[in-house]
Amino acid sequence: MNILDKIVADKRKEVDLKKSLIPISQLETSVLMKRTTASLAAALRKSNTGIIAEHKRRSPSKSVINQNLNVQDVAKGYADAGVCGMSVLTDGKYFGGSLDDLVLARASVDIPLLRKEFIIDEYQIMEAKAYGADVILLIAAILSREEIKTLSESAKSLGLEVLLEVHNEEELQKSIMPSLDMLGVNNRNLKTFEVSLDTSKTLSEQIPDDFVKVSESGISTIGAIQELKEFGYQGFLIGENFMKTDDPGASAKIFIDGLKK
Ligand SMILES: O=C(O)c1ccccc1NCC(=O)[C@H](O)[C@H](O)COP(=O)(O)O
Repeated sequence: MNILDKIVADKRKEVDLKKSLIPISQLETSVLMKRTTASLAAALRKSNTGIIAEHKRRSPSKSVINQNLNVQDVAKGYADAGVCGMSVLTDGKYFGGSLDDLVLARASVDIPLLRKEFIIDEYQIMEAKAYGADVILLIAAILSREEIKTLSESAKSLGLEVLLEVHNEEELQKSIMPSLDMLGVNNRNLKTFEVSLDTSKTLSEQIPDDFVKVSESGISTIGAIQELKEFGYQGFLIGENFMKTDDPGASAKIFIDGLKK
C-alpha cells in the first residue's frame, strides 16, 4: 500500500470515530459557524506575490521539520509578512497537526485560512467551518468526480472556498467543475514523494482561466516563483522552506520582500 492509500485508510477510521464522538449537530453550535469567511482566491488575484504559507510540523517525506513553534506565533508572523493566506495542516498522525492548530490560528489572524487535510467526508467540511477555516483542500487523487462535486458543493453552501489539487492530466480532466475556486498543481507526487516544478509548468495551459492557479510544494526560491508566474500561476503554497527555520514569519517576510524587488 502506498503512503496516500495508508493515510486515507487511517482517515476513514478517524472520521468514523469522530462522528460517533462529536455529532454534526454539536459542530453546528460552534460560534465560528456564523462568521463571514475571507476569500483566498480574491487575495491571490489582487496580489503580486501570491504566497500561501503553511504550518507543517512534520511530513511523511521529510519526517520532522519543526516541532518547537507555537502556531499562534507562526500565524501572526505569516500575517505580518504579508502572505495572502495560511495553510494549516490538521492531520495528526502523519503531519503532527490538529484542529486545535486551526482554532488557534483563527484566533490570531484575519487572513484566509486553508484547512489542509485529506477530506473524504462532508463531516470534515463542517469541521473546517466550525474550527475557523475559510478554504478547504480537495485532493483529486483520492476522490471520484462525483465525490469532488458533492464535497465542493457542500463547502460552497457553507461559504467556504475550494482549492482542488491535482498532480496529472487525468486528475485535472476529471475534476474541472464550477464549484471549485482554485486549481492547485502539486509538484510532489504524493505516492512517490518525487518533486518537480515541471508538473506545474506542464499542466498550466490545461487549467481554464476561470480558476486561480496555485502551484504547491517544493518551492524554495524567488526564481522558481518568477518562472511559475510566466505559466499563469498566481498562488504559491510553501511549507517546509519557511517552517524549517526558527522564525517562519521572518523567513516569509524576507522571501516576500525579495519578490517585490
Ligand atoms: O509533504 C509531504 O511529505 C506529503 C506527503 C504525502 C501527502 C501530502 C504531503 N504534503 C502535503 C503538501 O501538499 C505540502 O505540505 C504543501 O504543498 C507544502 O509543500 P512544501 O513547501 O514542499 O513543504
